[in-house]
Parts: sequence; C-alpha cells; structure tokens
Amino acid sequence: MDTHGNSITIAALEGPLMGSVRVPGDKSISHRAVLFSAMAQGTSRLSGVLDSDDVRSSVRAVQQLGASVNLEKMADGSLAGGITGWGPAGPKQPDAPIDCGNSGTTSRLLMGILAPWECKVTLTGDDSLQRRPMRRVTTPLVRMGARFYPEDKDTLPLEVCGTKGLRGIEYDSPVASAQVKTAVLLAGVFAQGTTVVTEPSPSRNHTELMLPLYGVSTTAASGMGSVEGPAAMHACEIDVPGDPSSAAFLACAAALVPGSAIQIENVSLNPARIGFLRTLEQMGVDASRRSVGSAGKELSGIISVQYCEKLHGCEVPAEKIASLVDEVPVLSLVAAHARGVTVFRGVEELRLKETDRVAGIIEGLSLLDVNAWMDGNDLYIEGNPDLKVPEGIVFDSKGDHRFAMTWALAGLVGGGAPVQVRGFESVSVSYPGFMEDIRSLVRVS
Ligand SMILES: O=C(O)C1=C[C@@H](OP(=O)(O)O)[C@@H](O)[C@H](O)C1
Ligand SMILES: C=C(OP(=O)(O)O)C(=O)O
Repeated sequence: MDTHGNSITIAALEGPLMGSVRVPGDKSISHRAVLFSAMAQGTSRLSGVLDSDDVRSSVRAVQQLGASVNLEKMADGSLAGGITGWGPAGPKQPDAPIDCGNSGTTSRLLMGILAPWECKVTLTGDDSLQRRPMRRVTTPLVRMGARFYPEDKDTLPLEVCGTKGLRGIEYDSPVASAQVKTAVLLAGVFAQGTTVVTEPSPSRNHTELMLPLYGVSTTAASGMGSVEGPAAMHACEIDVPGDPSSAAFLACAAALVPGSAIQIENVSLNPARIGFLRTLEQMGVDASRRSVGSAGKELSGIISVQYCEKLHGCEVPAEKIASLVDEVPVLSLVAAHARGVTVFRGVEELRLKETDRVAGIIEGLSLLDVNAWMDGNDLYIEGNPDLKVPEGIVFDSKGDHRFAMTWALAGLVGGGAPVQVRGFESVSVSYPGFMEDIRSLVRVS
C-alpha cells in the first residue's frame, strides 16, 4: 500500500480472508451512550465506545454543554470510562457554536436534546454536513414548542432556542429515519405528556432500547416509538457491541475473495441493523449469525461468512432499506460482481447522506465498466461475474467514509490492477482501523 498525499494505491489481496476478527464499537450506540450519559444525572460507565471522528464530535459537543467526560483509550482501541451528565440542571449555555464535524447523528440528536432547555445554541458542521437537510428534525421540534433560527432554514448553521414549556406530540414522520425519531423522542423525555413517533418503515431502534437503561420507559413496536414526559434520566452502565455497518465491509470482502471463510465476533445483531446479511444470503452467500449474548437489550454475537462462487442478483424491497441504509454502497460492489441485475428499491434517502450516495455508486461502478442506473427511486445494478479491475482507475471518496471503504474494497477484491482511492483518510469517521482489520485476516500460502 503506497500513500500519495490524500490518495492511496490499493492492490488486490494476496490470499483469502480466514479466521476471526472483532470490529470496533457500534457508531450509533456509541453516539447515544455519550449523549444520553451527558443528559443523565450521575456518572455513567461506558466501555467498547467507538473511537472515531464522528463519536469525538459527540464527545466534544457534550463537553461544551457541561458534561464531564473521562474516557480513555483501551488496548483494543476502544474508549472506556465515565461521563458525568448535567442531569436536572440542564446543559450549560456554551460560549461558542458547536461544530458537529461530519456527523449527522450528532447534529440531529443534539437538536432534540437541547429543545427542552432554556438555551440558545448554534450548531454547525463541515461542508458535507452543512448541505444535509435539518428541517426533517426542526419541523416536529417546532411543533413541540422549540424555535430554530434562521426560521425555516433547512441547513446548518442553525441556532436552537429551547424552552422548558415543550409539549409532547404525535408525529407521523414522512421518512424512516432513526435520527428524526430519536430527536423527537429525546425532546419528548422532558416534554409534558406523551410523544409518539410513527414512521413509514422501521428504522434502527437503539434509542427505544437504550432509554430504559437510563430509567426512561419507552414503548416500542415495529415502525413506532413513544415516551412519556417529563421523565428523569439516571446514570447507567453501557458496553457497546461491535458495529454491524463496519462488519459489513469485512463480510462483503469475504464473500468476494475466493477461498475466504471468516467470523466477526461481538457484533450487534440488532435485526434493524443486519439487513445486509439477508441481502448477501439472497445473493447466494453462505452467511450466518449466532447470538452469544446481549449488551443491555442489544443482541450481540458472531457473524460467519464464506466466499461465494456463484453470486446472483436480488431485489431489496423499499421497506428493508432502513435496515441496511449505510451498507448500500458496499452491497452495490457485491452486486457488481454478481450474475444478473440487483435492484435496491426506494433509495431516495441515500441522496441525503455525507454525499449523494446514489450518484457516487453509479459513478464509481461506471469506472469498473458496470452499468448502474436509477428508475424512479429504485437503483439497478447489472453485475458482471467476470469483473476484473481495469488498469489506471482512480476512485474519489469525496470525503465520504463509506465510499472510501467501498472503493478500497473494489481494489482489494478486484483480482486485477491496483486502484487509487482519493480521500481514503475519511475512514476515520467510522472505522479508522478498517485496513488493518482486513489485512489481519489475509492468509498468504
Ligand atoms: O440514528 C443513527 O444512529 C443513524 C441513522 C441513519 O440515518 P437516518 O436515520 O437519518 O436514516 C444512519 O444512516 C446513520 O449512519 C446513523
Ligand atoms: C450516514 C452516516 O452517518 P451520519 O448520518 O451520522 O453522518 C453514516 O455513518 O453512513
């Protein structure tokens, strides 16, 4: 691996992927553990927390808001230690804007966290985050009584003006988004009355599963979450399981490299997060999971994946997209190697992530001479089972960590010429040790 400034050259792996690996802590659960502990009274004890740029954005934000964070780096690269929250006193008025970096989760969840307090806080982020829509969160929070300035603006920077007079609402979200659902439920914890969020298809439910650990009872069903306010939040202990979204890159690599057979240990097996396993199975991959325990109410266990000689295309229905929303880029690379057409239905939300991921998939696959196109909101990929990476390909992650890893994988599994990936360093947003973990699994005979 040869580094040229911001771009790296990645050659095909020298052998199959074999053996076991542990992936770093789940990003969604790590954000929530940091944010919820900051809201609670007392000192929460956290372990297995992901150390990545996005989670550090949440840590810095809660420190600016008055929480005391004592997380230390452990030998396995995770963060562990205590967070003492602001509790019933509420967050402190920060003296500067809060920079949420590249993290949509940090910015949107903070809006719900700040809404029930008398404070004025400006939230901002990097260029990518400043392009992402925020009205999806501000609309329901305004209905609850909060204000955002400039009024009606869809993008950061935005000033959150909270109020202690927040009212619970019944909100029928037009999008299946855990960030929207969570922001509204977190505001609902300190609002008067019941807050109910329903969504068109079920999004990840970590908030509904984790709030009870902090003493807040929730009602949760498929596509629905609710809390009764006002409630008190108390410190607790959280051990964060491994991130299935990171595991997906290793699973897809194993499915594509001849002779591979790997186990990924201590991964969250939350059904709302492992849609990618079902899609790999539908494509013919021998992929299985075994539940070994649970971290709180989050199931965790081992994922096993083997090389698949005869991958075939499949169809992913719109109501399943939320269960694999961050995995569509890497699954598209698998689809590019499969016989026949794969269709991901209803992928319009992908256009609103760190980059327009629909455009990024189509553009990146076209460099591999693979046809991908949109018809309405459905993404089609016409695979080529004989795909070999042509000479001289330069992929551009455009600063999107999921593409940095997807296009690196294109080179690693490509069985052809090396590829260059511009902006590879954005892996630090969610999976800083991605390349080391892949390399630790390679067996050279
Ligand atoms: O709640 C979360 O932790 C997340 C929810 C998803 O976003 P949406 O809920 O906006 O789809 C996902 O894409 C993001 O990586 C993390
Ligand atoms: C979309 C993502 O994260 P966020 O929305 O928190 O920026 C992601 O991790 O792929």
